[in-house]
Order: sequence, then structure tokens, then C-alpha cells
Amino acid sequence: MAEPVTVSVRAATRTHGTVEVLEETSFDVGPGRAAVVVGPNGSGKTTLLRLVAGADLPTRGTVETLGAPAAETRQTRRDELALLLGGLPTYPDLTVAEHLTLVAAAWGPRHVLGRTPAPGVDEALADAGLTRVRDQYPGELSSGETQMFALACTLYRPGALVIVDEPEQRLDAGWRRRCRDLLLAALDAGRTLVVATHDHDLRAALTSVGPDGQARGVEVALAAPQR
Ligand SMILES: Nc1ncnc2c1ncn2[C@@H]1O[C@H](COP(=O)(O)OP(=O)(O)OP(=O)(O)O)[C@@H](O)[C@H]1O
Repeated sequence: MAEPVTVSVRAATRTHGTVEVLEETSFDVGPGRAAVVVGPNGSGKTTLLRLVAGADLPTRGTVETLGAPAAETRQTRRDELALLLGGLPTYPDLTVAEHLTLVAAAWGPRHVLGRTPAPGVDEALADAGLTRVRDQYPGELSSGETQMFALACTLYRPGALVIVDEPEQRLDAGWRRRCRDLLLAALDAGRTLVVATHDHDLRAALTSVGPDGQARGVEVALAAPQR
């Protein structure tokens, strides 16, 4: 029997004007597995993630998520998507903790990170190393704190499909480790991940052998752009 598929990218390309910014790319990811998108600057990682998120359409080929074209899933299955593509839009007068409370209020007390009951706001902040800044406003955070805050808010959504672009950016070694642990926990809890990264340790973790003896994920390597 064929493996179930959460993300299916078939011969997808993206062209802007006359420039092909995403070369022909194909891969499948099953539920609870990862696709780790790697490649040099400008190779098309963000472009590919935007296609998988349904935020953009391929010029050629197809991109499906959760059994439908990705752009359709974006409209009809919003609750199943947790996206971090660029910065997190924030409310300047809500604290870090209040943002997570808002996420929980919007999406309901469902499984988060596969844990029942879902972790409370303070537990999620502790997991992300953000306890110290729980009562600060987004404008008061350092750039690394801002990045972990964005990741924590994204992972606090209950969606089955998590798409994150270079989550390691601006993080020091300790927070990179936490970032890795959070993404691994999401994966081992059964969520599907599509992650673009330049972090070798994150790539190794997300493609390592999981508790079921299978590789947790596949690598999708994009070639260097013509310069
Ligand atoms: N809207 C656009 N119009 C024209 N070119 C674009 C557009 N969006 C992206 N590009 C180009 O597409 C190429 C791939 O960009 P993309 O952001 O996907 O690369 P990346 O692999 O994520 O790079 P990095 O590692 O630097 O984040 C780049 O050369 C970029 O300039």
C-alpha cells in the first residue's frame, strides 16, 4: 500500500519574469515526517516554502498539502497550518505571554506538541526559554528573543503541518539547541514539518532515525543559483 502523504511537490518550478528562481523540485512527506530544505543563499528555499504554504503558486508542476492544492488548503484548512515565513506579526501593546494566550483562545485547547493536556502558556514559554521576558512587549525583545518568541507562537498553534523558514536565524548556540528540541518534539508528536535551514545540526536532527527506526525526514537540496 502507498504511504500516506501530507505534502506532495511534483516537478514544481517558480519563475519571476525570465528568471527561474526555483529549479524543478519534487518530494513527498508523510505525516509525522520532515522535509528539510537546504541550499545556498538565493537557491529558492523561501520560494519553495511559500509554495508549500499556498502563499504563492508554482509556475509549472503541482504542490499539494493535506490532499488538496496548497493554495486551497491555505483557505480551507487554516487550522491545520502553522507558518513562520518571515517575521511574526505582533500587537505592540500585548505582552509575550498574552500573545500565546491569544493563540490558545483563537485555536482552542487542542493538542499542542502532541501533549494532553496541551501545555499552558507558562510551560510553553519555559520550553522556549522565554520565561524571563513573559511580561515584556514585542518591541522590548532582543533579536534572538524575537525569533524564539515567533517560533514559540507558531508551534503553539495546533496545526498538523508546520512550515518554518530558517528558524535558527539570530539564535545563539543555546537557543539553537532549544529550537532543535522544539522542532524534534513537534515531529515526534506526529506533526509534519517543512523546514528551510542553514543549520547543519538541525538538518541532522530532523533527518535522524526516530523512535520507530525510520528516518525522521528527507533532505531536499536546492542547487546554487546562477550568478
Ligand atoms: N518576487 C520576486 N521577484 C523576483 N525575484 C524574486 C522574488 N522573490 C524571490 N526572488 C528571487 O528568487 C531567488 C530565490 O530567493 P529565495 O528567497 O527563495 O532564496 P533562499 O534560498 O530562501 O535564500 P536565503 O538562504 O538567502 O534566504 C533569489 O534570487 C531572489 O532574488
